[in-house]
Amino acid sequence: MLEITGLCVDYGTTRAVVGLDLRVDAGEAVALLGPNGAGKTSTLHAVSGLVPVTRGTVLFDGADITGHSPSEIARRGLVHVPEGRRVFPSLSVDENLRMGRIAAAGRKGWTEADVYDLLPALVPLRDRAGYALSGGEQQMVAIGRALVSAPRMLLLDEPSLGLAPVVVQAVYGALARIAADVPVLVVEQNTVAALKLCHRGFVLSAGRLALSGTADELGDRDSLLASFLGKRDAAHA
Ligand SMILES: Nc1ncnc2c1ncn2[C@@H]1O[C@H](COP(=O)(O)OP(=O)(O)OP(=O)(O)O)[C@@H](O)[C@H]1O
Repeated sequence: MLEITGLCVDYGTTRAVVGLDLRVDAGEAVALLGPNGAGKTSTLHAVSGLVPVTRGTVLFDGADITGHSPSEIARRGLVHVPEGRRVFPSLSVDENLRMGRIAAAGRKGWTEADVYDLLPALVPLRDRAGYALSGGEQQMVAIGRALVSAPRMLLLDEPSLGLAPVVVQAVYGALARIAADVPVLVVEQNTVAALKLCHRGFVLSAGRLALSGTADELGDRDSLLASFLGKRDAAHA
């Protein structure tokens, strides 16, 4: 469904992603892991049109979307939940959720009521402004807004970032229910949470694929650690 081939992302002389091949099939949840600066966010940004692709191609449902604008890509149903959530601070929770309809482009997605069913913690907060939400509440709003935009696939950037363990559990509980309906590609530093959710994972190190495998294979701490430390001889496909 999402097929990334030979992806390279450069920022001036910095090579952030170097020749990455990665695919996410319908019905799959896939993790993109790796240490700080490995190129995970740059990969998501390149897929959703937020940074230019230096080389390589991105196909979504067979269509070449390489270099397309972020709004065009979102309208195709490839929906990005960015790191830091980007909840509109002056809009209420309810208004933030409704903003998702803009990207839905007429596709039928979750209604706001569906989101409140999935994330009941948001119900008492529906009139509260974005700026007055905790990090976990903002993450739930960002995920809820993405659902209202009728995603055909979700790209999630570090949904656990800065959250207490109990909140990470709540967010990942919701993601597990979402992943039953929508394929996801999730970037995470929290490998335990991500590998519990995902069927397969890819580990980046210094912009290159260091390791890939099933969640069970990546649960092997030694090879995961070796790939985080940049020992590329740990790689297997
Ligand atoms: N806008 C930018 N301009 C210049 N260099 C950048 C920019 N964004 C990222 N980089 C560099 O590209 C490399 C990859 O960064 P990226 O944010 O993709 O990594 P990451 O794996 O997501 O890291 P983290 O887990 O810390 O968010 C790093 O060396 C980073 O410093």
